[in-house]
This record gives sequence, C-alpha cells and structure tokens, in this order.
Amino acid sequence: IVGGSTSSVREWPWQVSLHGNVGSYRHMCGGSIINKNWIVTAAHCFERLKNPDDWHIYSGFLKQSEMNDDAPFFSVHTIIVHPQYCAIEHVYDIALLKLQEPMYYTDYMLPICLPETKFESNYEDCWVTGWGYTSEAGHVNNILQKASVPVITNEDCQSYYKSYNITESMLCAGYKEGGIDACKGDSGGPFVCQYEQTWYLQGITSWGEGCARPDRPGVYTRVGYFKDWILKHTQPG
Ligand SMILES: COC(=O)c1cc(NC(=O)c2cccc(O)c2C)c2cc(C(=N)N)ccc2c1
Repeated sequence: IVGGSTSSVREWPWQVSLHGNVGSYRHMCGGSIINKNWIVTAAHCFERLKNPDDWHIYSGFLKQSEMNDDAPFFSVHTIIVHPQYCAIEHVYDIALLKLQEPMYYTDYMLPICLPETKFESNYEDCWVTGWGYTSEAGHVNNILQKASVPVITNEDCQSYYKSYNITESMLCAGYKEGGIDACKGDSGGPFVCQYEQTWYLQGITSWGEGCARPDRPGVYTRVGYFKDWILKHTQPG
C-alpha cells in the first residue's frame, strides 16, 4: 500500500497473508476469508506456484514478523483459478483456495460479506489493505497497511488506461493526483466498502500501471460480478 497508514488488530479480520514456497516460504499475496473453508484471492498469484502444498495461509496476524516458523498456518487443499483468467489482459483475476482443515472464527479471524449484487450503486467509505510495497521500487511491509481510496467509474478508468480494455468484471479506484494506492504484494487482498455498518468485499487487488501514479488508478477484480461463480464453488451441498 502506497500512502497508507498502519492498521490495528481486529480492524480487518478477514485479511490473510499467503506465503508461497520460493526456496523458503514468504509473503506473496493477500487474500480474504469468505467462510470457514474458503479464501478468495487473485488468480495471478498462482502463475508460478500451482501446487497447493507450496502455500501457507496466515490469519489473525498484523505483522509479517509474527508469521514465522513457530506460528500456526492453514494449509491449502485445492486452488481453483477462474477458468477464463487471462494474465495478459488481467481479466477474471480471481481464485478460490479451499483450506485443508476448516478455520475457526475469533475476534482476529472473521469472514467478509460478499456484495449483495453484481454492480453495487453505493461505494462510500472504501478501503484497500495489505502488506505490499509502499513504493513502486519497494518491498513487502512488516505491518498491515490500510488506505481509503474512492471508486471511479469504469468509463473514467478506461479513459486513463487507453492501451488496456477495462471490462465490466473490473472495478477501479484511485485519486487523479495519485499518491495513495495498492501495489505489488497487495495482490489478491481485499478492497472493502462499509455500508450501513456492514463491510462488503467489493474488489480484489489485481493490477495497475506502477503504483499511486497520477491518472493511473488501481484496478480490482469486481467481486459482485463473480458472486454466482464463488457461491457455486463455496456453498456446502
Ligand atoms: C505480481 O503482482 C504484480 O506484479 C503487481 C504489479 C503492479 N504494478 C506494477 O506496475 C508494478 C508495481 C511494483 C513493482 C513492479 O515490478 C511492477 C511491475 C501492481 C499495481 C497495483 C496498483 N497500482 N493498484 C496493484 C497490484 C500490482 C501487482
């Protein structure tokens, strides 16, 4: 997160850190708890590491330094990458992780609600969180960061990204003057909006040209667009 501030414990209890095995296990992506068996994240996190055994999921922690070899983690049973995901175009950048064992809820580990509809009309009070870079040429941050970022229309977003196709499965958020944005390492993490005292997962951090640049908003996977696909895979029975 560029231009954000430090989160406190229990602020974002659905936020998890996905540690991938690249020689040793380290933070690669964020994710969100949607129920006791399932995490939603970004498909692009699994370009190189497609084996579930190469992932450890840390939940209930604020600092990367706490996610050490003595700390408990959840293992991954199944990785479901959206069948229409395309890396080049950044489309359908969504994946589901089934846990090997169901998690338990605490004040620090709670699920986030899925949006009510495919396209929400209200996007007040939206925040993006993660342990990603705090500058383009940065590195993974130790303490979970948060930043409030306004949603912009797909039409405005398309006008900024002339060499890309901003599809209806994407959601954009950012400031025209830049300065505050998600960045590398925040991928897969939550973009949430509060509505009538309830938080909803409206976006999954996906991509952007650089980070926090003027006229280059952050691009997110629009979670409402994939609600049926998510429910199809994550509902019991
Ligand atoms: C794996 O995820 C990404 O690569 C990756 C690369 C990005 N954009 C970059 O251009 C970038 C940023 C930092 C370092 C870097 O090398 C690049 C290419 C990203 C930009 C944003 C955002 N601005 N909302 C969010 C996630 C990103 C994930």
